[in-house]
Amino acid sequence: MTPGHLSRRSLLGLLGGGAAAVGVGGVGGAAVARATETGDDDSGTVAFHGEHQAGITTPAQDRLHFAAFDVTTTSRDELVAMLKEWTAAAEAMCAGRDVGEGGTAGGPAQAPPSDTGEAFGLPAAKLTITVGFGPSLFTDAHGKDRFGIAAQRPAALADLPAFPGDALDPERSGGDLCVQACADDPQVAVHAIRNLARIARGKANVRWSQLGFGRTSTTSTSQSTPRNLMGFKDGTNNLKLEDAGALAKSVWVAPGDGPDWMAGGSYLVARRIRMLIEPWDSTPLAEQERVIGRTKGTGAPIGREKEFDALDLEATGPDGSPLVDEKAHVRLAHPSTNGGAELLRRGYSFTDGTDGLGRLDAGLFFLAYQRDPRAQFVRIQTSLAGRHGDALNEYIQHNGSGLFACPPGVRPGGWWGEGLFATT
Ligand SMILES: C=CC1=C(C)c2cc3[nH]c(cc4nc(cc5[nH]c(cc1n2)c(C)c5CCC(=O)O)C(CCC(=O)O)=C4C)c(C)c3C=C
Ligand SMILES: [Fe+2]
Repeated sequence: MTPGHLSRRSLLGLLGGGAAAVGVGGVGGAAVARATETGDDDSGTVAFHGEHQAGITTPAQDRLHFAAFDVTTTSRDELVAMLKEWTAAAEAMCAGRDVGEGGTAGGPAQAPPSDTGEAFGLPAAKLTITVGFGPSLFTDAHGKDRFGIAAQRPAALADLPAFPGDALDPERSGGDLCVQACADDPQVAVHAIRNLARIARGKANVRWSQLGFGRTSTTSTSQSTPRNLMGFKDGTNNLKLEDAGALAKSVWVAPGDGPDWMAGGSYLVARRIRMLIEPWDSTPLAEQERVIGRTKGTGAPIGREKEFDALDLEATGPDGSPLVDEKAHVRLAHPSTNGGAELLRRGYSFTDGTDGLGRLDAGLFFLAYQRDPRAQFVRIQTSLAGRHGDALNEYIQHNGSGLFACPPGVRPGGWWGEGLFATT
């Protein structure tokens, strides 16, 4: 095995064992696929290449660093070159290798290292890096075709409408590009975004970003359901990677759905949803359960015993009133209330300190993948939003938002956006 094929951790072992003489100039060289057929292996790597991008149905890792970028270059060639460089760097980082030829400490002493170094010695930690293109990459605010790709903008990538109750901060919304980095180690996720931002310098700037912890969803039946910051199990009735039929119906863009370059891709809706933690913490248990429509302890639907017992929205109590309240979150978000619409939720909790008035700035960074946001997120959020909608609205506030078209997976030797830019 050549040094270029070594992961950060095995290389550190070699160096520590007095093997520094192997030289590290080749670290971060050609990609080595170390994945099994499941896309996941016991060395902590998730396959970078594949039909779909990793980080969508991949069992949700523990940590998130999400960033939205504004593209500052007006040169299509520079943008394409950056996307190629991003792809090579991401491929290396997801395999647990340093970015670039010299990596952390193997390059010339006179130049900045090609990798920032804080993940040197750490395993890949199941890192996945998922990229998306925002509506504003295709056309600017005046409708101008920025990079000759306006005709390739999918109809499904229509700007999200304003929903009643939205309090969106423009500085936490939008973006020409997004990168979702997920890993089981926060330092690995942060390292990924930092190195991509570094590569982007002069071509794109981070517009806004969000750190997340404690995944608030399961995307596989192999995972147990976590709890969100309201203390409720979150992700029980989520789509799961084991249900290929449901993914084909509701997550993956099919050929013929829109422009060819999006086939096999998915649309991502990101919403920063602040929880009004202090009022919530003063709310009686029965009221909290009425608001969500599930019991807090087991996560079972109200009136049932176990978490995965079916949610029966017709069931009534002894007094004839519905067991699951008319305004309960799970009723209004349920497919039967929304023409069958479903989402693959993949969100994370966040806490960003306090707001200056002693209140926690904490909540749910909601991430959801879908085949068509117009028929899915917009449909469901229309049911939930506003004073007359979801009972949960008294305790939450949406203050950031983004919509991105995530292209299909990258083939070996390919790059993010190849289908979009190479065909136009
Ligand atoms: C527009 C989509 C959704 C937003 C926004 C949203 C915000 C949000 N949700 C919770 C907590 C829970 N959500 C649960 C279920 C659930 N939520 C959505 C959609 C949105 N949630 C769906 C489609 C579902 C599934 C409904 C069903 O089919 O039963 C649950 C119950 C457990 C579960 O099934 O996951 C909880 C708890 C919060 C706190 C929140 C905003 C901060
Ligand atoms: Fe929800």
